Amino acid sequence: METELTIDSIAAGGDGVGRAEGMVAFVPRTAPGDVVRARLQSAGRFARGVLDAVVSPSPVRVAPPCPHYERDRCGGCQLQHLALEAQHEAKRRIIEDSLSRIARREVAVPPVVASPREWRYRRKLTLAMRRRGSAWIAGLREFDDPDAVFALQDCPITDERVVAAWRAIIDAAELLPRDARELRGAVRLLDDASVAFTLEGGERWPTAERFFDAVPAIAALWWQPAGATRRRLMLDRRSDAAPGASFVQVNPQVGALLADAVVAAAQSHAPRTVVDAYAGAGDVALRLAEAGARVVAIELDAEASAYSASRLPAGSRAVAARVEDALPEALPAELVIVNPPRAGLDAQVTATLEAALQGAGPAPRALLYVSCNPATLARDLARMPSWAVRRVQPFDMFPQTAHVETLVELVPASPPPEPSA
Ligand SMILES: C[S@@+](CC[C@H](N)C(=O)[O-])C[C@H]1O[C@@H](n2cnc3c(N)ncnc32)[C@H](O)[C@@H]1O
Repeated sequence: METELTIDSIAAGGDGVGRAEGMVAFVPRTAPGDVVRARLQSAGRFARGVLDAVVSPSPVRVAPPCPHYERDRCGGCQLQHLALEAQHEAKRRIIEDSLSRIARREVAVPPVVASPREWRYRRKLTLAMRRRGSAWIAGLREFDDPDAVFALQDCPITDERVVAAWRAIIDAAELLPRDARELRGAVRLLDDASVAFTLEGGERWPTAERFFDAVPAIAALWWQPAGATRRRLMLDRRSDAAPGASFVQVNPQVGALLADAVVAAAQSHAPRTVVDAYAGAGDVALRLAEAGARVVAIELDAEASAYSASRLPAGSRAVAARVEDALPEALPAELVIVNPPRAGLDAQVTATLEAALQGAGPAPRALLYVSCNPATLARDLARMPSWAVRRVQPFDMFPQTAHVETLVELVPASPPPEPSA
């Protein structure tokens, strides 16, 4: 059904939200304040909409600078059509709404910490690769058809050196595994001149060495063959052992601001013992250990955990394991940090953190939760009623997209809540 509606807000995921025909309608690529004509497909009280026309544009609507955004319906960004201040406000409200609706916590969320760079901030870009005849294309998926991949010419939120490395990779594509029609690749900036490239897919790659030689910007090449469980380091021109294929914050400037905020919040509790769960390569763990705390850094990725272990001073340790399994043994600690992937905390982890305030042993003084997904953050806080929110600080780690990073400082609720009947 085609209808006219006014967009009121932005939902998690980036769709504009309005009301029409008694339904809450979600329409991608719309801005709060837009009056639009959209085709709605109803699903009970909700509807998905396809934007047909902007009847009257919102004052916060801007022309998206990236040609792929409209022409190719690129699914990489969701908010390029919003002025940056409106993106910030949308993200702040997404967090506030998630905390209120899902976690039942009424918290006044402050403005997001802005990214020093609005464009060219990404130091890592993962693309789908498809064979087209004898050539390869590398690109992103369309937002309304995730099976469709278009050939990326440029990505203006990504560092130019990463984009240049991708062009060189496509130029050398005849040296990719011949037995694959689809691959996935991730280019990650290591320093001014070099990148790490991780390729997923293919079963045989006899030309890997020739490919490595053909793209001098690649300093480290990793390959995860189809169906293989482990990454295999193929070739490395570096002497440094820093993991090239493990997790890295995509926006280094905001990553540094966030790490400073986590360390400052941790130190405000003067902890002598810390558990850093989902620790990655251990940068925060190392800073707290160097400041005198005894830190247990738990991380599943073997390379990242080994790197963490190689840097932590005596008295601190890295545990290469799932947080679900290792957290009970790592406690008690005076401070716990959790920084999980988008899926949030496993129910076993929230149960352990909740029980840490109920048990006979010494309880942590604070819990710092770093989240890249407000919905799973709110779900996890709902599972931990004994922890009270003291402070929330969002960071605009991913300008032009609907993603947002949030630091939440929690302290034991006092008095403890009544057990529910
Ligand atoms: C969002 S990253 C945070 C990394 C690090 N704290 C940082 O700021 O750079 C999440 C990390 O959790 C790790 N991870 C994912 N699932 C895990 C699990 N179940 N147990 C332990 N680590 C896990 C990933 O390998 C990744 O390094």
